[in-house]
Amino acid sequence: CEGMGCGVAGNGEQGEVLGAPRSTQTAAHTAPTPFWLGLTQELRLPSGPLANDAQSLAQQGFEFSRRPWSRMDPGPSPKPLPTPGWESFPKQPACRVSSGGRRKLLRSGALNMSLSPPLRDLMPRTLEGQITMEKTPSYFVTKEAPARISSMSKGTKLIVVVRDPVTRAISDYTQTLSKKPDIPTFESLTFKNRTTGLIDTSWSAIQIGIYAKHLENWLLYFPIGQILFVSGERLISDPAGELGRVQDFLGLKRIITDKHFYFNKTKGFPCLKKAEGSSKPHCLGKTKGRTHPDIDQEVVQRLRDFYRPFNMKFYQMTGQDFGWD
Ligand SMILES: Nc1ncnc2c1ncn2[C@@H]1O[C@H](COP(=O)(O)OS(=O)(=O)O)[C@@H](OP(=O)(O)O)[C@H]1O
Repeated sequence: CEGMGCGVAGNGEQGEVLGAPRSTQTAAHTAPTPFWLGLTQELRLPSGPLANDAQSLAQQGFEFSRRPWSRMDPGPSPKPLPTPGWESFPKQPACRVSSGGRRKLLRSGALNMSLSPPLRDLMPRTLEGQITMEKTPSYFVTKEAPARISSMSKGTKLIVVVRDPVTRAISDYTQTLSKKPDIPTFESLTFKNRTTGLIDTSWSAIQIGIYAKHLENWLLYFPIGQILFVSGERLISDPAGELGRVQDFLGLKRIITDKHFYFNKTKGFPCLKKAEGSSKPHCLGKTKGRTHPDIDQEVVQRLRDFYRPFNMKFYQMTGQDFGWD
């Protein structure tokens, strides 16, 4: 998340997928608040962004971004909710902590959460007729996140984008490498002891991909039916199909379909035929879809073997075979 601030959801009554025509966006029925989790990216914050004040989040590398809210302007029809009281959740202010301008095929939004007043002041109000979505990849692996989000709103819908953990680790490494070209090789970071083949599970690039382990933590607080697992691979091979599942999950009419995408040969990925608010095509930026370095195939194989039992467990838990083996 690629799928990918803090954030949620509007009023929990009606929602829209940002980027599609507003008039056709409202959900037909009451939809719990969604919470977008992307999991194809590195863990940027060891302690997760669920800190309780703006300063602490900023110190951890999060930006507070006001500008992106323009994407979430409701237009003339939806009315802002009255300024909410602190106790009146779910109508408390939403917050957004940008994780660096990341975006995916769905636009991200904000999460209503219990936060201290300084951060609350930075947040936009939740508006009627919107589902506000938020995407922070690190939440999925942040121990405290499930309890905190559950105590905020048990009905929060969770969306997790997962991809082959081996490719995910390499992608993660590639991203770090682009910022810090001097880091050790992927191969050397992978092992605690290369001779014995002992994997270094404390390396976040490896650790994040043990999805079954992280999911166990969420299942203590959320029923599995409240979590949608989006395949990162299918998001590339069949973006409309995968987003169809997302729209269904959120109780939205299927607005985004095949006709919204084309395959861009230069980029090597699907792109939008028309960007939001524009008539021009739009692909994700240069930081998405980077060429990965060549990794020693023995190391790749060792990682495949390492992840296999965790993947199997994850398939069992989710009832979906992601086809990573
Ligand atoms: N349409 C489209 N265009 C470009 N890239 C796409 C697309 N769909 C999925 N992907 C894959 O998304 C990967 C990057 O996701 P991130 O996790 O970095 O994104 S984010 O953090 O959620 O914003 C990125 O991983 P890398 O290839 O390693 O860069 C892509 O493989």
